[in-house]
Amino acid sequence: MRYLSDILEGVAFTELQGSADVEISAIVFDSRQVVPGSLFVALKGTLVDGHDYIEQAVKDGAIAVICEELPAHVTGEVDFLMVNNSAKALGTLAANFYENPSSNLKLVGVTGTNGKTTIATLLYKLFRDLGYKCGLLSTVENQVNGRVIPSTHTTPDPVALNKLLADMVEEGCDYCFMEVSSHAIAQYRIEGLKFSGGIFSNLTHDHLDYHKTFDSYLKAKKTFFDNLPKSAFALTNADDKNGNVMLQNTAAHKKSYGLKSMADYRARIIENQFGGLLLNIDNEEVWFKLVGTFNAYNLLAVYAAALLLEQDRSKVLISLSKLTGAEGRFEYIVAPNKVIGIVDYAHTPDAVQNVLSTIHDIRKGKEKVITVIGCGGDRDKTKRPVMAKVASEWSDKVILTSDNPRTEDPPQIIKDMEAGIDPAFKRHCVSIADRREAIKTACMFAQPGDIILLAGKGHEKYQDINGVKNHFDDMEELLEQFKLMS
Ligand SMILES: CC(=O)N[C@H]1[C@@H](OP(=O)(O)OP(=O)(O)OC[C@H]2O[C@@H](n3ccc(=O)[nH]c3=O)[C@H](O)[C@@H]2O)O[C@H](CO)[C@@H](O)[C@@H]1O[C@H](C)C(=O)N[C@@H](C)C(=O)N[C@H](CCC(=O)O)C(=O)O
Ligand SMILES: Nc1ncnc2c1ncn2[C@@H]1O[C@H](COP(=O)(O)OP(=O)(O)OP(=O)(O)O)[C@@H](O)[C@H]1O
Ligand SMILES: N[C@H](CCC[C@H](N)C(=O)O)C(=O)O
Ligand SMILES: [Mg+2]
Repeated sequence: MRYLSDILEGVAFTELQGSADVEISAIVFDSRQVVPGSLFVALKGTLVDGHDYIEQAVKDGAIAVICEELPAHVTGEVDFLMVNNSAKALGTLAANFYENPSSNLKLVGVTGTNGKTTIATLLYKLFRDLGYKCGLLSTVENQVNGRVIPSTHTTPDPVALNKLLADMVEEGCDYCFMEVSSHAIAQYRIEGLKFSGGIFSNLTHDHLDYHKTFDSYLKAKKTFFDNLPKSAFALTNADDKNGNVMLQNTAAHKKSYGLKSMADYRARIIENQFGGLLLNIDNEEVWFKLVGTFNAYNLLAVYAAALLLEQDRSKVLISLSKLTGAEGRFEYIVAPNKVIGIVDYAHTPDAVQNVLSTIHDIRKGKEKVITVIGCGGDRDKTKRPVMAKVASEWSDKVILTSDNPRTEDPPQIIKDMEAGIDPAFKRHCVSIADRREAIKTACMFAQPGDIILLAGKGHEKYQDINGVKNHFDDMEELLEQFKLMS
């Protein structure tokens, strides 16, 4: 139990009604989660305004409220704290409530359009292998030194986030590696956290439904670096067009990595094949298990961050060379008849292009590439035609299908995708809304040696249709079909 007055440090409030001398049992920002003794934080959302639920929250037992506007009438003895930005206040309050766990860990955040999960997961695996106790916050799962806690978001809400960090401190963790999504930055989910380092992977098209323009998407990512403390490192991708922009206004220690440009940490690809990558990394040749140019960037970012965290260079390289990537990222299996199936989480135009160009680079001859791909419903519509265009131009056959239609009509999402395909490539594209049927068809088309790419769902174990998450697993489907091939 904490007193409201104990958790106000750093909260810029404009008015306090009450004494703040009340015991808080929990911090809640959804009235439906209120328990007696809660502090209710009213947030203005994209669908509704949390301020409209203050009265309900108080009825259900909230004893203090943080808000931007006072409600017209509320009955009951409640403390009110007025702030200019409730979401920002929530971050600080949550950190204070859990006794600022990020100050008792070395916390490293990874941001960028693609590669966050891969980089954060590799860092987590690497530092555990080097003998440290660690935590991980990622799209696939959260982990407290080996204990798995399912994740609901790429970056959890501030209360869940600080609770997880507090669990890590309790377990004696030295490090936490976390993904920092652009939504999380814009919604102040990371407010009040103390970072030891920040890593930027790349910036390409995604989430324009939420950020509206590429420029405001870029600004959201940059804010993360703008707010890093002087004691932290800020590591950027020198080969990305916006890599240097990210570090323009940071107080942190600036460092860079790159395969092409001048950078503090450099690598060169010597071999890139299904078996893995041979890199010349800071003048040493090392084989890694991960595949593809994009993973050369991820590995280099991890290597650089580990050195910035003062780890021994050769121990880092030995350990990194043994590691596999994150679940559902370029995972492949081979059928008895030698058809290769790859499950990958590519869900942006750039990721689709990267994964397909990697397949082209590493295939041995003229094996055909068959891509099964869909686009998420209730998400950025403008990436749909571009993803389909890229898939059609880089594959011998494309099956357009569904990927979490959510509340949208699957055939309509597919139509949005079809609109991006050049007439010259239409011939080798078919549309099958049922993802299971689409995968089955791809397997029927495939000849020995051909490569099937199932894009977009990666580790996901569901298909979200109208708010219901029906069990669906691309790898499971592929294994099922491959059993039938001989
Ligand atoms: C677009 C978006 O980010 N939405 C998030 C946002 O919801 P919202 O603003 O729409 O909330 P709202 O429904 O309008 O409600 C406003 C407020 O009123 C409250 N409320 C609402 C109803 C009620 O009865 N009582 C009540 O108190 C709500 O709890 C909320 O505090 O705030 C909610 C609470 O924090 C989040 O759960 C929700 O995430 C939704 C589920 C989501 O899908 N987010 C995705 C897009 C997301 O965040 N993705 C990123 C990264 C993706 C990537 O990896 O590339 C992530 O970090 O996972
Ligand atoms: N460094 C990279 N550059 C470009 N594409 C990448 C990179 N790393 C991975 N990818 C591609 O992007 C997909 C998603 O990778 P990953 O899950 O690591 O990214 P993420 O940033 O965590 O995505 P999300 O925004 O969904 O959390 C991979 O399956 C792969 O196709
Ligand atoms: N974290 C990303 C993942 C998208 C994955 C894809 N399977 C989809 O549902 O669109 C998002 O929420 O935009
Ligand atoms: Mg991720």
